Amino acid sequence: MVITEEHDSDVTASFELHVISQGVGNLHNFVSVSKDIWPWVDYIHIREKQQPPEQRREWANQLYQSGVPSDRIVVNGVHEVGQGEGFAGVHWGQAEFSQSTLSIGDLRKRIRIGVSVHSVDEAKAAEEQGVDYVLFGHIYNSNSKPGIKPRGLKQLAEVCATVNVPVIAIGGIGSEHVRDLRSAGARGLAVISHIWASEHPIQAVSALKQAIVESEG
Ligand SMILES: Cc1nc(C(=O)O)sc1CCOP(=O)(O)O
Repeated sequence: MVITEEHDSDVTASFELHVISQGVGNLHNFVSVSKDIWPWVDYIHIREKQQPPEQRREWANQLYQSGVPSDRIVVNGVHEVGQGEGFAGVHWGQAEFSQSTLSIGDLRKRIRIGVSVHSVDEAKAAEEQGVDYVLFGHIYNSNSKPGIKPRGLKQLAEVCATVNVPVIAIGGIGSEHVRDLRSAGARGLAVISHIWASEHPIQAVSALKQAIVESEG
């Protein structure tokens, strides 16, 4: 099956596709690409850790106003818990999660929460706190994580076999990895460079979604 930009963008797949922002320095580009790619994507994360929380919230609002449905938008950061309401959820880095005194159990009644993890133990701790999903990586070499050895498919499989919450794989991922990630037990994948470093981000997303759909079943 060929997924074109005009057609078939509403195909559903049980394997989640997360697209994470990077260097929204060029906000216009981020918003204009996002409003075209969202039909293929389960979640678009506003990461931008170096920016203040209100800035991330502002960008989430701009995505929404440009036509991206609110239930596809995830805002990163512990400070967005209140503000994230009305969007799909919030995502916390490991440091925020392990240092936070907030009770996820209570927050989850109001909002979906995901946490980044880098080991089986971190994944178990996140699950015990009641998070909705974990993001595990980085799986492959990634320019976004220079100088840090990738954790690989074997560790991914260990994490997937240990926790019951969905494990979303991240780090150096492209269309060619979808089947291996699924075989390891991942329930989705997340990408930065594959989209934002591409000269043709819309084609990159549709090809990724096509690989996911073709790997179903
Ligand atoms: C944001 C992020 N978190 C990771 C983790 O391991 O927690 S790896 C990563 C970068 C992923 O970027 P790319 O798709 O460009 O490799």
